[in-house]
Amino acid sequence: MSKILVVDDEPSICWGLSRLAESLGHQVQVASSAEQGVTLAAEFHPDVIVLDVRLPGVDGLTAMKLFRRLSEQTPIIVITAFGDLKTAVTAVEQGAFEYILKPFDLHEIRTAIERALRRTPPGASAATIAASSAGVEGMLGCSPAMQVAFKRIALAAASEAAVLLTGESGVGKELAALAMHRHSPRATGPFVAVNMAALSANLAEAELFGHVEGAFTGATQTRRGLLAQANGGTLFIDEVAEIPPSIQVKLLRALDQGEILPVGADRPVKTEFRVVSATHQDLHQLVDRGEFRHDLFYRLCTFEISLPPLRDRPQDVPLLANYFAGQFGNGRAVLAQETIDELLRRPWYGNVRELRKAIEHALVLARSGSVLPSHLPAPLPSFQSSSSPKTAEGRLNEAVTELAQSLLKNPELNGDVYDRFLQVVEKPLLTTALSQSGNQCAPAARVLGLHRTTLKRKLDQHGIADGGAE
Ligand SMILES: Nc1ncnc2c1ncn2[C@@H]1O[C@H](COP(=O)(O)OP(=O)(O)OP(=O)(O)O)[C@@H](O)[C@H]1O
Repeated sequence: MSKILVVDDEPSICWGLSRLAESLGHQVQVASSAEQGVTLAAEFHPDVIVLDVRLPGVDGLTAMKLFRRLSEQTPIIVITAFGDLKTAVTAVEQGAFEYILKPFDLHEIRTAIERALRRTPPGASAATIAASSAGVEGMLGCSPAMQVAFKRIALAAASEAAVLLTGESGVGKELAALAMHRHSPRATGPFVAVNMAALSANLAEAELFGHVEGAFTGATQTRRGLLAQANGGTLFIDEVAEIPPSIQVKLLRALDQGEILPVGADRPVKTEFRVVSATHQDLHQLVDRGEFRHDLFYRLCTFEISLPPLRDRPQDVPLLANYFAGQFGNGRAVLAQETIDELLRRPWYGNVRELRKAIEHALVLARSGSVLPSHLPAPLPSFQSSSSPKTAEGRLNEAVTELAQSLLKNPELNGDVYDRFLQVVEKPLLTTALSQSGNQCAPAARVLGLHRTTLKRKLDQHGIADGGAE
């Protein structure tokens, strides 16, 4: 029997967790504030602490330090309904064993408690990293999908894993890479960013690996490449799918061996960095088609973080719009409710970058006071031409029409077309939502707007396995 301390000011959570822990044969104590929890912990010596973040009086993240003073090793499972990037990063920095978003399902918390109890050696918890002086300002999001992304960013920051950030242009991939660097143990080292789409194949080699004087026409002096400049820090490779094949081989060698050969040099140079890359393309598909080396892909993608398009997280639109209005208007401009309504109607094909520019544009016109819909620029087109749709939505439209035509033509499906249609389109939706939510049912259900039990039933129907906790 183990001892579990639950610290939460919501009686229903305390009750549910107590029943769960007791059903697993553990002894439970509950506290409704951090102060009470610390007093109890001093006498009760819990094996695991389940700690809410938002508490009356001392908040949970501050209380982690007090619990740590009592016992360095006791795993702390942090639970929160208010997951932003700062909370996630702080929880990981303070050595939280697990970080779980409310509402959670009992399976998720049960798995976390069982894992925490199995953990014996010190250091098996999420890595404790030195607190970074840099802030986590600037990356905002209150949607469930962004809270999941923040958690993954915080976990990845504390590790040395090669991270692949995926998502459409303007969703914040570079911002996420920078946040990861600033909160990594390499924060005091350099953050070097390179956009592969901006480099021609000729330039790419010299830019990345450097060159010696006289290596080619115009190489009037020896120059360190970006990989050498990233030594001790983080290399961010944006538009990674654009790396030319000849450079892919050289990059793989550099990552594997920790050294590079500058153009024209006869001796390699040592460099050691953590690599974070980003793409808006489907890199898995490029690997399948043989257009991107699979060995390099595996080297670059130990951990994938997908940032959702802004149109799939409307909750973030008012938050971001007000933030940008504050930034560009120096606090003198206010977005009218009609403007927020208009922003919520737009598809934001250019994502947060487009929203930021739209607010900047509106503030130039409005100057100060109320920002009205008429101050906004026209929305960006979806880049979809009628002859060749390029967006996912455009391609989907075509595919759905084709599928509908074929189902409607099939006499055997008479009266069943709707169900069959849903069966076909539901599965990829559920699979994608689940994988983007770290294979966890609760956050996937939240993003989809389904009840957890409904989602579980649908997953069973489609034979899709959810992985429980991460
Ligand atoms: N969550 C966010 N909170 C605040 N600002 C954001 C957020 N996401 C993106 N931005 C802002 O939107 C702009 C675009 O972000 P960023 O360059 O990181 O996107 P990206 O996905 O790397 O785009 P691309 O693929 O085109 O390089 C930046 O000005 C960034 O600061």
